[in-house]
Amino acid sequence: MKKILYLECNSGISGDMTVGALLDLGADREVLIKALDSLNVNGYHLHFGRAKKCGIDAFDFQVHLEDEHDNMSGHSHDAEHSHDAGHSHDVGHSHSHPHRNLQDIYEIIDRLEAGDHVKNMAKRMFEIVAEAESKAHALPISQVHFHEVGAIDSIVDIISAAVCIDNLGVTEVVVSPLSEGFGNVRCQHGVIPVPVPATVNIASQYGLKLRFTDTMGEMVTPTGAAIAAALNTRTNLPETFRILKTGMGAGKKDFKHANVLRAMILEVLREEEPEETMWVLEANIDDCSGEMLGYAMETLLEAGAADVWNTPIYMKKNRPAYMISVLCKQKDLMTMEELMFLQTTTIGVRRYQVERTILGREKKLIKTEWGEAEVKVCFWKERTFCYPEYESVRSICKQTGMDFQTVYDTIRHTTEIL
Ligand SMILES: O=C([S-])c1cc(C(=O)S)c[n+]([C@@H]2O[C@H](COP(=O)(O)O)[C@@H](O)[C@H]2O)c1
Ligand code: NI
Repeated sequence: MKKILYLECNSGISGDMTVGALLDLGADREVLIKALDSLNVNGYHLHFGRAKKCGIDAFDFQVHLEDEHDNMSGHSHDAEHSHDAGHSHDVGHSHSHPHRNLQDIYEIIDRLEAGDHVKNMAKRMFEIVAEAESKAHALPISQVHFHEVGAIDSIVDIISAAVCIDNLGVTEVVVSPLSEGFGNVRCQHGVIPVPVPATVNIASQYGLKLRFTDTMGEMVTPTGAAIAAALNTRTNLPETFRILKTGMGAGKKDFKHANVLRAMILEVLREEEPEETMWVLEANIDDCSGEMLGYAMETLLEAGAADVWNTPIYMKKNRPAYMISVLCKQKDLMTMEELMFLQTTTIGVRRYQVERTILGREKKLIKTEWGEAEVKVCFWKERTFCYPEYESVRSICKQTGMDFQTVYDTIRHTTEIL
């Protein structure tokens, strides 16, 4: 069963709203606390509480910074604790914090006790902010020194988002258009227009849709936009779905509408089969060796061809020859044509467009009696097909001496997905 995380950003998106929504969806708080402890970062504590936004109950995740002179380790406690959970910090203006660059942040992330994919996800989010900052201030990425985002709360927000996403086990994420307000906002740089330049850069670079509203104030922060850009794996919701869970993450500001980020876990019931326009490039070749054709196929596939095949033919003057065919995306057309001229002896290439329908698919790991194996799960109408990946079958056969058919059939009929 395919599960999709849907982020409904009708009141924009920020780091703390995202973490709140994911915790409300059921991400494990203890796992998060343990992961954050492994960073060994001092000077903050966490608040896990509830807030009412226009009467709507939402998870309120807050990172409270402690005084610079207070060198306590990061710790967490519940909102019921006597500490005042209701206030929020004006991040980045009233007190100073270290200005870290991307490398410093990567070093902190490397201390995280979590899988590499969680660390890479968090690094990707920071990299997206760094690119956007670099563009906004016309500075090379190496010289971008984070201000707000270098503060502990942003590090905690981004890493928490990555840990919670991993904990929820979602593989695909759809992000709705991001509603944004208008006016100006005061930050470390001074008073800047909403949407702030870093947010605009992220939205334009990663194709996030912004929806402007008549609400005064900033609803999409650069951190929120970077999280959305890094997580967004598909553009559309499935044709029909069932909502398995909903989570609400509270924003810190109050607007005339409920300042919440709503997250949903959706079970796909019916998936539209995407239609794509592809290209086929072809050449009939009678003077190319088998070795050369083999190498051409290898380089074309490495350069992004969707498929390459050679068909034995008889061509003009009754010559035995081969037709080489290359299937590729429009964006790869020129690269493929150049490789055909460079890596074969052809002096002409035909090309035509083809339409294709492809099934939605996901790669999954299956637990077998011989260890893990990779499978492709494909979705067609109400049916699901599971196809073992050749390399997994091959390596199990080599390790165990079993025959291909037995291993293939066993993987195909194993239901336990990791
Ligand atoms: O680098 C960062 S995060 C940043 C860049 C900009 C620019 O547009 S340039 C603006 N800000 C403002 O700081 C606060 C906090 O942002 P977070 O993403 O850290 O929550 C917010 O008002 C941003 O607009 C930050
Ligand atoms: Ni600050």
